[in-house]
Amino acid sequence: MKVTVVGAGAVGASCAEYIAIKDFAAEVVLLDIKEGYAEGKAMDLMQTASLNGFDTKITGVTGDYAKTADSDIAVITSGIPRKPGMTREELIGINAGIVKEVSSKLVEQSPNIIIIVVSNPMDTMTYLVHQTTDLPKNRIIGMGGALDSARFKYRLAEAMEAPISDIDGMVIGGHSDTGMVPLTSHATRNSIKVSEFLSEERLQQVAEDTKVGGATLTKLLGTSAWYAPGAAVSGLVQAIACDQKKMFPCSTLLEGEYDLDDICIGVPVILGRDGIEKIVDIPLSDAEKDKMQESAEGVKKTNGLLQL
Ligand SMILES: NC(=O)c1ccc[n+]([C@@H]2O[C@H](COP(=O)([O-])OP(=O)(O)OC[C@H]3O[C@@H](n4cnc5c(N)ncnc54)[C@H](O)[C@@H]3O)[C@@H](O)[C@H]2O)c1
Ligand SMILES: O=C(O)C[C@H](O)C(=O)O
Repeated sequence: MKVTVVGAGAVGASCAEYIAIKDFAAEVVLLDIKEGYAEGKAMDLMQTASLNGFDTKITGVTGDYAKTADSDIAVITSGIPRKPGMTREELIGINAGIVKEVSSKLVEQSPNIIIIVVSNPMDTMTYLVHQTTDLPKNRIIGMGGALDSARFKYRLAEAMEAPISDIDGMVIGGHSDTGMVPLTSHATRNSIKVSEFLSEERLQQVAEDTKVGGATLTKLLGTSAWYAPGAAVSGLVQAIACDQKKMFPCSTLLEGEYDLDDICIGVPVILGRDGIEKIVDIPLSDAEKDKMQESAEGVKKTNGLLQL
């Protein structure tokens, strides 16, 4: 299994590190445009191999796509992150050009690749990869919901003073400060609905804290987060590489599912060796359906800014 990670910055390097530590991939190629940067990150990571006990071979390259040839999976993290006070949508002007160029170069070298899009605004960048490449829809995956769900579980555990391993929950919808739809009515602690433990008001607070999870970290760090994003991406890569058939909320092209069409947005999917092997249609309450439609309107508005 060969995995390419484009962008050796905060998220790309974290993602490569988690993939290596989990030790399921033979090879990870890190690619960046900054001269020597990916080579340096790869060497530093390889010097953790004997300490962390992995055999994954990590190499770094500057702009040399030939070295990515025959990759099974690529992760696109290239592009600028937001600064405090910005929305993810404001990144579109710079990141759209980068994602377009990177995705076509990846497919040139690896025509059967599965692409996981991370760069923001992620749902729109995932849609852009569809417009740019001829890859079938199961091979283009946007990562956002896996991260947002991890943050939701963190906030639920905090509110209940419970260990995170007790909690299950999922966030669907667009990966934006206003568009996320935390499924509070489906969330559980050891299969008991969380509404049995938390007041409606506290649950609403958990949902709001989840939605601004990325913005909260950006304010604290001065740039956006990387540990949880890197871990979330590595989970998706592992599910595909190891054919796990695991369910994650991912951004995928909808063609009628959830009453939505011609849009990439977060919904539960099954990930296995073919990428997105199934879109899972789960029953939503009327309120959740309305939130999903509202979220989709926001994503479509951002898609409208793409110069296709
Ligand atoms: N979807 C998510 O859940 C999620 C989570 C975290 C970050 N992000 C997004 O991921 C992106 C990267 O964030 P980061 O914190 O790693 O930023 P970063 O600045 O640390 O790293 C980005 C890297 O991309 C490289 N790059 C720029 N243009 C390139 C090109 N054409 N080809 C190859 N490499 C190129 C830069 O040199 C840099 O090293 C941002 O857009 C951020 O908003 C998304
Ligand atoms: O918040 C951001 O801009 C980065 C990322 O989308 C995140 O949710 O951490």
